[in-house]
Amino acid sequence: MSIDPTTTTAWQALQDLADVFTIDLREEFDNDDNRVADFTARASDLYVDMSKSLLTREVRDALLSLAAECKVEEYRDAMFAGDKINVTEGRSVLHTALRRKQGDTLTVDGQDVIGDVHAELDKVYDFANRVRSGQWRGITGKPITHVVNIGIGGSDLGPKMAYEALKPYVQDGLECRFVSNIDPSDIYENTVDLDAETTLFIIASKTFTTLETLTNARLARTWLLDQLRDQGIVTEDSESEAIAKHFVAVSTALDKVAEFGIDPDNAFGFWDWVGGRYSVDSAIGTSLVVAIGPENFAEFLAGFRAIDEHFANEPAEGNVPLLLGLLNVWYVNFLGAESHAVLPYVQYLHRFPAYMQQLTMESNGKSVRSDGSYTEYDTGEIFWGEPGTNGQHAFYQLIHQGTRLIPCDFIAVANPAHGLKDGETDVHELLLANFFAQTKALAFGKTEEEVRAEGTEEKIVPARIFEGNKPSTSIMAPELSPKVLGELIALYEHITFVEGAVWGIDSFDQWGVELGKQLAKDLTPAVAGDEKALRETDASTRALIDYYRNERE
Ligand SMILES: O=P(O)(O)OC[C@H]1O[C@H](O)[C@H](O)[C@@H](O)[C@@H]1O
Repeated sequence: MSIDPTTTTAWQALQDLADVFTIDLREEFDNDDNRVADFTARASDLYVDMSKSLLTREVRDALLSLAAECKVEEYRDAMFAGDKINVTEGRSVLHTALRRKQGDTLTVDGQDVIGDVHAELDKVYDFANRVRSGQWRGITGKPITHVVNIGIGGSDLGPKMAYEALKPYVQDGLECRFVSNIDPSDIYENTVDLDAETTLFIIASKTFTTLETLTNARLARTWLLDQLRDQGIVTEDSESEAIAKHFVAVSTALDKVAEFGIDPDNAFGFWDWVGGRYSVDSAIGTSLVVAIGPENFAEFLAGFRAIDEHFANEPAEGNVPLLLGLLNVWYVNFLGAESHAVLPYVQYLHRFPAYMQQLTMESNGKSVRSDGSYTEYDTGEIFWGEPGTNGQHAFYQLIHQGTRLIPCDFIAVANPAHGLKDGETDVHELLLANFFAQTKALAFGKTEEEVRAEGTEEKIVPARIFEGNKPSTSIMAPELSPKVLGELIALYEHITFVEGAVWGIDSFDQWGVELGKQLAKDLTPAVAGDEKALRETDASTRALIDYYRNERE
């Protein structure tokens, strides 16, 4: 039975607090010298300032009581131990095992999970070293210069986001590309300028059944063989050799990989206890390992591990993922927030918000609890964002002066990857000044008196007032290293976990993606012109397909 959080004493206490809740962050800062220290915590390399949140100590205490009543810590321990907490799929949830140290032990269903993880990791490392050193060669004996990862969802967003984030660590002469969309323009644009002789495809799919990935994998195979045939390099007899040298796969379904024609020796596995959106640190990250090398990847894993250990062991009062997850619950269920902005002031993190969307929204976009009963409270806020300062010139207007409550996470690092100067000015400092200015403007605003005191024309005074008390959390780290990136990802994984645990939902299934997949399959014949299939569908869909068929040249 999942706990209905609304039946807890803490929920009622929070509701009572929310009913009369007001906060003036200016006053809080003026009257409370300890606010910053008290609402700031560290987790490994991450410095997390929650002082500009809509939090009082009373609310925080009530939130911690809510976590206790909802047994969040027990549930966390069950996850780490490998209990089958993904109840609708009957699976353990063990992405944390992917980053445990060699020599640790964890036995699940009689299997040494950590031993398996390291055996597979060694295979991936060995493969990556061979590609990086030029020992792995294409069919004509040339080393690989381009790696194309074909995958979608968790088999794309994580590796791509991390590759973009860690560009400064990518080996010279190697480039990774990522093809995900079934829109054929995606694979076209990503292969049009490539030389088949020096291109290696990684087909990444947990299930190895995903329509987009298998279609793109077949298109890639055709592209490769056509190019090599046209150049007289490959004949029918040497096709399988070409595939072996230019295709590897990552999957939990190694039998399906073999069916596709990829040599099982060139396949890397993982396990059904790793959810797709939690898989960047499994063999799904193979393209990243090739790009940044095993040593950097090991550092990336160390970052995850540091936050896992913090989440598992830090007492509740200083446990950052726990506090941030609970803070989100406060915003969603008691203050009515519907969305949450993630704003990295690090250009290399430009895909981080997109990655976060799958992590958070596929995990917590649920309206039934694990036992099948309906949630009669909101779950799963909408995560969105863009890097700063770009967003400032686009949507920040709504955050500052709109009618909605949008909690924001600002992320920045002290040391830039490229310390460029504009004359005497360190440009990274301009970036950081913007970060600090935004969180300050959101929290403290600008009063009517202040606007007037600037000599503002009376009729536009209201338009120039900033209410303030717009919440933000600031997350800083020394630099965007592989370790820090691992820490950031693990932080949000566990924030997501905490929210799901309070809401009593299964954050590890994703049944909501199935219906559309099934209908797409059913509609394919109608789109292709099958009259009977067309007649069987609804009037709107039929009209759309008619429009398509009439317009298509
Ligand atoms: O890795 P695959 O099995 O190809 O799945 C790719 C993605 O598609 C599914 O529809 C799920 O929504 C995602 O969680 C998953 O990451």
